Amino acid sequence: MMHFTKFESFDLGQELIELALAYKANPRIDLAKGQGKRVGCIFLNPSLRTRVSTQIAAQNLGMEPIVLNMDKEGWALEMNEGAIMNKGTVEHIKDAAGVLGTYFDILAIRAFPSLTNKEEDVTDFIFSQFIKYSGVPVISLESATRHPLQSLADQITIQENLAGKKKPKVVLTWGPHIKAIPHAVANSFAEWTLGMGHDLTITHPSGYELDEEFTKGATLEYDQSKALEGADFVYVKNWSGFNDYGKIISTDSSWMLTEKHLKHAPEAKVMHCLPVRRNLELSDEILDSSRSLVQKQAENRIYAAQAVISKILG
Ligand SMILES: NCCC[C@H](NC(=O)CCC(=O)O)C(=O)O
Ligand SMILES: NC(=O)OP(=O)(O)O
Repeated sequence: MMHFTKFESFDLGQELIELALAYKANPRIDLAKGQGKRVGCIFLNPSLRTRVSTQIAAQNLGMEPIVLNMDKEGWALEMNEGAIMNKGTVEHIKDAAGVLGTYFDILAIRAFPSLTNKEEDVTDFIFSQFIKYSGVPVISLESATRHPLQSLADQITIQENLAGKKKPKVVLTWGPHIKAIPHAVANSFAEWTLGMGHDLTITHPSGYELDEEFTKGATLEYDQSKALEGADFVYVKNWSGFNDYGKIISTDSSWMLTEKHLKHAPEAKVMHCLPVRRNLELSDEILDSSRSLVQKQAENRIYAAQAVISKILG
């Protein structure tokens, strides 16, 4: 495995889940593996979990992580080939990524979408510039299209909470928000859940259809209460329009999950990647109940990152 940017196969998914669970049971068992190596964690956007869990994961493998908050501490990057840089940008991505490639054994990058330029976002333009010019293995810390470390942590969490079920019913439900939010978490969750062979139902108000590249094989059910019937896992997430790109199409507060929504899903465990806006996206009632897996998902981010870094180290 050279880069870690997306779901690749059931076998690799299962291998990473098992490795992550082994690290969770014994976090420092491979302390010698990364000795003398450095991982650079480059953030073009804010983060709590990804920033800290990736550093802990690297340290558990004996590596030295260095974080650069490029959005606040780096030079303004130029992305366009052949640009005459006589405006706001100070350094070209090809120079910056090239330098970072000489400093680090592995680069980990967070680059959110603009939500205004669909073509650039769907091709992961900024993220792929780092891959192109750094010349070292790159881990996605959330790109415009995907958040694979989150999804791996989510699959670990599902596996740990299967309670004997062979084919759990997993539901991805849209939740309201006040801002235009990226598709990456929803895309990746669908991609990994389907890839790992689970039954996935997606529910959202009309107009919020996701890119079919990620949802092919899922059941689309516009009636949220029908979708939630008999669910074992309910993943709550907001996203903005994909067809009407980056737009807020609905803010319908009746979509916010409460106990009432789960009256026909007594066993359902509820998931969210965090950060979550309480009582907008998801109710206190659910988040503070025993249904909630959100803290477990966040904890598993460490072992997801550790498994991925370890696999890249070889
Ligand atoms: N890394 C996990 C989620 C990141 C991002 N959330 C946000 O932008 C929340 C912003 C806010 O609530 O103002 C998202 O949903 O894709
Ligand atoms: N879930 C997640 O990626 O959180 P952060 O944005 O805080 O890293």
